[in-house]
Amino acid sequence: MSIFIRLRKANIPWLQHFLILASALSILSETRIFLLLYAVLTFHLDTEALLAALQNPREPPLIPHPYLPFLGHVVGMFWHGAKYFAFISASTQHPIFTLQTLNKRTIVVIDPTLATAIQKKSPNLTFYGMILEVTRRLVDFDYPTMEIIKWNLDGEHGTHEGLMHESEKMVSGSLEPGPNLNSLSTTQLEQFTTLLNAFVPSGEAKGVEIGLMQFVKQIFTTANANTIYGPSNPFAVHPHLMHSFWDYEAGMIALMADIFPSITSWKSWRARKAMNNALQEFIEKEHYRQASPLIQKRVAINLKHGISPKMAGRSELILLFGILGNAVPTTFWLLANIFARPELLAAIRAETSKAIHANETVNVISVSVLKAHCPLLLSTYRETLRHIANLSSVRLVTGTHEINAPGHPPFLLEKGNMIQIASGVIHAAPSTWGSDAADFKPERWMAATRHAKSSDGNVNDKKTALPLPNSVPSAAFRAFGGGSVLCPGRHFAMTEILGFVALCVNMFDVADVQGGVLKLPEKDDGRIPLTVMKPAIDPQVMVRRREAAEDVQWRLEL
Ligand code: HEM
Repeated sequence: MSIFIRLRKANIPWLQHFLILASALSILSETRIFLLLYAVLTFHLDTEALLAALQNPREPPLIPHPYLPFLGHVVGMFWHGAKYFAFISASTQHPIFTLQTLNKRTIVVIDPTLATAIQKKSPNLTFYGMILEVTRRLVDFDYPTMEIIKWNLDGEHGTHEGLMHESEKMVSGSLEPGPNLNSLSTTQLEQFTTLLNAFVPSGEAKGVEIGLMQFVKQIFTTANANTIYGPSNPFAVHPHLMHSFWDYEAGMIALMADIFPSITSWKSWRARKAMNNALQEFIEKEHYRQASPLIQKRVAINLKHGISPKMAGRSELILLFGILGNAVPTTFWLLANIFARPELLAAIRAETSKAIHANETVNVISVSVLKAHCPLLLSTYRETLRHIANLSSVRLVTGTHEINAPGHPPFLLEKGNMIQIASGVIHAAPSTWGSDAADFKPERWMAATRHAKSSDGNVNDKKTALPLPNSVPSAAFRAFGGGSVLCPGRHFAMTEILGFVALCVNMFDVADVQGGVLKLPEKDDGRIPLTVMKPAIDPQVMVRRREAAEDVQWRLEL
C-alpha cells in the first residue's frame, strides 16, 4: 500500500486540519494566532495516528492513543495494570500490536502462536537486558555492582562466563529434578510438618483466627527461610523482619518507579533498608555457610566476581522475592478456591486420602503419591494459576529481525522495541480455552482414560492430570514464563504448594470467622503485576483442627 493511501486511510481528519490551517493563514491578528494554536494542537492529537500511517506495514500495527499521544498508553498501563492490554486487545482484535510509550515502543503479543515464535532463545532478543535496571532499582544495587553483573552478558568479551550466567546456571541446576532438589523439598516438607502441627496444637478445638494470606505468608516465610537460608537466616535472627519483607514486597512498584522512593514509598523503602542490613549481616557473619548448598554457592559466586558483602546481601533480597513472591499468593488462592467450594473440598479430601498412610501415632501424606494419583488436586492447582497469573513475559529487541508463525504474516521487530507477551489476556482467551474460559473449572486439566474391563465386566474410566488441556498450545499457559525464560523454581513450587495444601485440607477446617463457608475475595487485578495477582482484601478465617481428628499428628514426606 502506498504511503499516500495509508495516510488517507489513517484515522486523521485531514480536511478539518487543512481548513483550520488555511483559515488561520488567511485571517489577521489575534484570531490568526488562536487558529494557528488550535491547528497545531488538534494536529498534535493525531500524531500517533500519523505515526501509525507512516510505520513500516510489516511491523505490528501501532494503536494510536485517542487523545494523549506518547503518554496516553503509559498512563493507561499504570492506571489499569495488566488489564489495559485486555482493553486494547478487545477493541482492536489484533494478535500483536504496538503501543507508543513515551519515546519507545512496546509490542504486545496476544496470540500464543506468535508467543511461541518470540519466546525462543534468539541473538536478537534479550531478557536480562530488560530486567537488570529493574533489579537495580528494586534492591538498590550500586553502580560498580551493576558493572560486574552486566559484564559479558551478551558474550561481548568472548567465552569467559560472566557472573549473571554463572549464577543463573547454578540456580537452575540446583532446582532441577534430582537429588539436590529432593533434599531441599524434603527439608521444606519437614518445616511445614513442624509449623502446621504447632499452628493449631493437637487437641485444640478452639482454633486460630487469622487472615488467610497472613497465615500463608507466616508459614511460607519461616519454612523457606529455614530450608533455603539455614538456621541463622535473617528472619530467625530478627523475627520482626517478617513484616519488613512483606512491607517491602507491597511497595515494589513504587520502588521500581524510583521517583524519590524514600518519600513516595517510605514504608517499603524503610523495610528494604532493614532487610538489606540484615542480609549484609548474614553475609558478613558468614551465616550463609549453614544455608542450603544453593545459597552457599550463590554467595561464593557473587564474592568471587568481586561483589562486596554489602551488595551480595542485597542480591539475596531479589532471590527471596523469587522464592516467596509467587508461591505465597498462589498457595493462598489454591486454599481459597478449595475451601470456598464445599463440593470440591469433599472431592479433594476423598482423592488425597489415597496419599495418606497412617502408623500408630501419625498420618503421613506422600507428595509423590499426590502428584501421581491426585489429578483433581493437580488440575485445581493449574486452573488456579491460569486465573491469577497475569505477569507479562518481557524481552528487549536487540537486533531488527522478522518472526514467522503459522497462520500469520511475517512481523518485523525493530531494534529497541520492548516486547510484552500478555499472559493475562492469553489465559482468558475463549479462542484458546473455550467459551467457558472465564469460569473456574477445577477439572479443566484432567482427562478420562478408558481402562480395561474390571472383574464385574464394566469398563472403568480412570482420570489423569494433564500438563495442558487438549488442543491448548504450550505457550498459552504462561504462569512460569515460557521459551528461553522459565521459572527455575517451578518444580520446588509444585511440591511445596501441593504438600502444604493437602496437609491443610486434611488437617484443618478453614471457615469464615462467622462460621460460614469462606467467601472468595476479589482479585486485585488493577495493578502492574510483578507476581501473580493477590486478593483485594485478606479474608479473616478461623483455622480449626478437623472435628473428631483434633489429636491426630500429621507429617509430609516426599
Ligand atoms: C507458583 C509459584 C511460582 C510462580 C508462578 C513463578 C513464576 C515465575 C515467573 C513467571 C518467572 C519469570 C519468567 C519471566 O519473566 O519470563 C519466574 C522467575 C524466577 N523464579 Fe519463579 N515462580 C514461582 C515460584 C518460584 C520458587 C518457589 C522459586 C525458588 C525456589 C522461584 C525462583 C525463580 C527465579 C530464581 C526466577 C528468575 C529466573 C531468571 O532470572 O532466569 N520461583 N518465576
